[in-house]
Amino acid sequence: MPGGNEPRSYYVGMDVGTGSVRAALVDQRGTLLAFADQPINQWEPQFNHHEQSSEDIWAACCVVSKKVVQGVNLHQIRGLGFDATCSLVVLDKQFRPLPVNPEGDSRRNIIMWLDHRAVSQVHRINETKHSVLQYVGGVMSVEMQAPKLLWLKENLRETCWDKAGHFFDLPDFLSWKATGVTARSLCSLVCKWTYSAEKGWDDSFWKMVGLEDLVTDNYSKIGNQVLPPGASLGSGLTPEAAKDLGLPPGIAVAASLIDAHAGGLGVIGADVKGHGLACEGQPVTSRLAVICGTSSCHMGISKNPIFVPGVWGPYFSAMVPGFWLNEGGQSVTGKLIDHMVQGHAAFPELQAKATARGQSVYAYLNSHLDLIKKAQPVGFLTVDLHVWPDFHGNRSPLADLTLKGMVTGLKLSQDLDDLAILYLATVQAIAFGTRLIIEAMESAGHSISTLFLCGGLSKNPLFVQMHADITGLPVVLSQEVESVLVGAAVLGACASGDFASVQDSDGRLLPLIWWKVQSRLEMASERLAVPRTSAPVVAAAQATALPSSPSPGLPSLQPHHPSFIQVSAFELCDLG
Ligand SMILES: Nc1ncnc2c1ncn2[C@@H]1O[C@H](COP(=O)(O)OP(=O)(O)O)[C@@H](O)[C@H]1O
Ligand SMILES: O=C(CO)[C@H](O)[C@H](O)COP(=O)(O)O
Repeated sequence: MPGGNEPRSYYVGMDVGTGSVRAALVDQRGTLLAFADQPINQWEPQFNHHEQSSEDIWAACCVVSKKVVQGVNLHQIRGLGFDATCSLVVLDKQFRPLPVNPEGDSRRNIIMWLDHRAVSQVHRINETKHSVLQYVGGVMSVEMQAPKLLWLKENLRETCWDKAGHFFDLPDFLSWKATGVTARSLCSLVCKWTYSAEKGWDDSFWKMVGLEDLVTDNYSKIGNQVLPPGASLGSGLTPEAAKDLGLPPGIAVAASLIDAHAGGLGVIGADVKGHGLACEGQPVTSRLAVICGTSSCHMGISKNPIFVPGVWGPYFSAMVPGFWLNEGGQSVTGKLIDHMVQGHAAFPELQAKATARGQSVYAYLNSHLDLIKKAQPVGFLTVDLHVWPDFHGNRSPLADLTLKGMVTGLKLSQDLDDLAILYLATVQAIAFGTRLIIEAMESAGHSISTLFLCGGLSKNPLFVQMHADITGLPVVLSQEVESVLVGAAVLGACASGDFASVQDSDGRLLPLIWWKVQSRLEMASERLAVPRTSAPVVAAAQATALPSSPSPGLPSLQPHHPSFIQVSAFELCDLG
């Protein structure tokens, strides 16, 4: 492992979320030196149809990559890793974008992960009760790839299905675009495509659901070469991709991870010694990583497979090698908060006041709640207003895409106080959803004592505090707020050969080894710098008592004493 006085090596991590592409430059000690982001386009041509463009996403990758390596000696860049949302990218036999819409707009060649067009297809797939469904929580989600493929075959046969040469999960599209290698990551195929790490593809599933043509082709269109995340691809970065990204040709490029899995890898093994947390000294299987962005993903690992009804998995080696993964999820969380806030009559007033104060609307709302709560705990502000958060169906644990959202307790007034309270009730409802997922995982055999949050929503202190209050579990945040990007950079570091794998021989995860030796944080440029805490912060435990259950079907809560802890740095952690 490099270190000490050796010349610096750099790795580039690239994270493609739903709303933007982010890149980071990380050195061999795990220090995040530069960060850049760039928004990406989304189209919603019909209700429940969500599309993107692979060319637009690649162009955004090129912008952020060039920004983070500005001023750096390119010869010291040794590896590149990608993570991304699991949207479906469609290319023709010459690798050109193919339209996934009846309008024939070939810019829009991605069916996004949150697209719910394939409802009839997923019902029929679930009616087969095929044994592969056991490994996705018992019920396949409309957000997975098989129903979307069937939709394309049944609805766009001539314009798309017959012409298609390659169906990629977005993380695998990116690694192909960078290297020309069509090998898929074990992570994406296992989690979204029914591939088994132990048994490979199951021909009988694809034949039973009406996609036998994929089998006849020996899976060449969806992947017949599968590599573990972090494995080096082909001859590395092609000259063409190198020119696009502003990186040196030939540097190592890794097999990718899904975004939630990169975040999970980045945070799950943190050493929290000294904070008196229940998980100190317990195996890593007592932790739940929650990656909260547009959606929230709840990643729990185990040594043996655990079958949790309505929770995806168990997936072998899909996040931490050698461990089984269960992935709970809420399809819209950040998107739901934005929807509720932006759709409210008082939003223009909120925006004007937040801008005048130089704050984000969330920071403004949080301080407004502090003002109006007076002496009572903030949670009591929603005694009469409750939200059911399944505006886009329920991913886990109810696994019911037909569910809808609900608000009860509305009044005729629509002022800023009402908006702030609705925002709070939405955040609480999302936290109750996390609690339901944890309860389902525990009923099936998981034992979870601590939450590790990352993603855009973890920058919102109210969201973090409500998760601690409502689950009754302590929440740990890493000092490095861009934990998902650290996970992506880990992949590049592994592919470069500088580190043998994402784990060392004792099973310790690379981010932990990095942070053990990290002594200080540096920034390449103030302009690109990500704000972070400069010192460890251990917030006082807040005994925020909550009103009774805000949503039908949820148990009522007793007051409890949760804690919210921010650790300063990661250290070595025994995964055993
Ligand atoms: N500084 C912030 N404070 C509060 N909430 C934030 C902040 N930044 C982002 N968010 C929330 O996080 C969500 C986006 O998270 P992000 O991880 O960027 O999403 P994605 O990976 O899906 O593109 C937004 O919908 C917003 O609600
Ligand atoms: O299904 C997924 C992970 O398994 C999606 O990639 C995820 O839910 C979307 O991620 P984000 O909210 O970060 O955009």
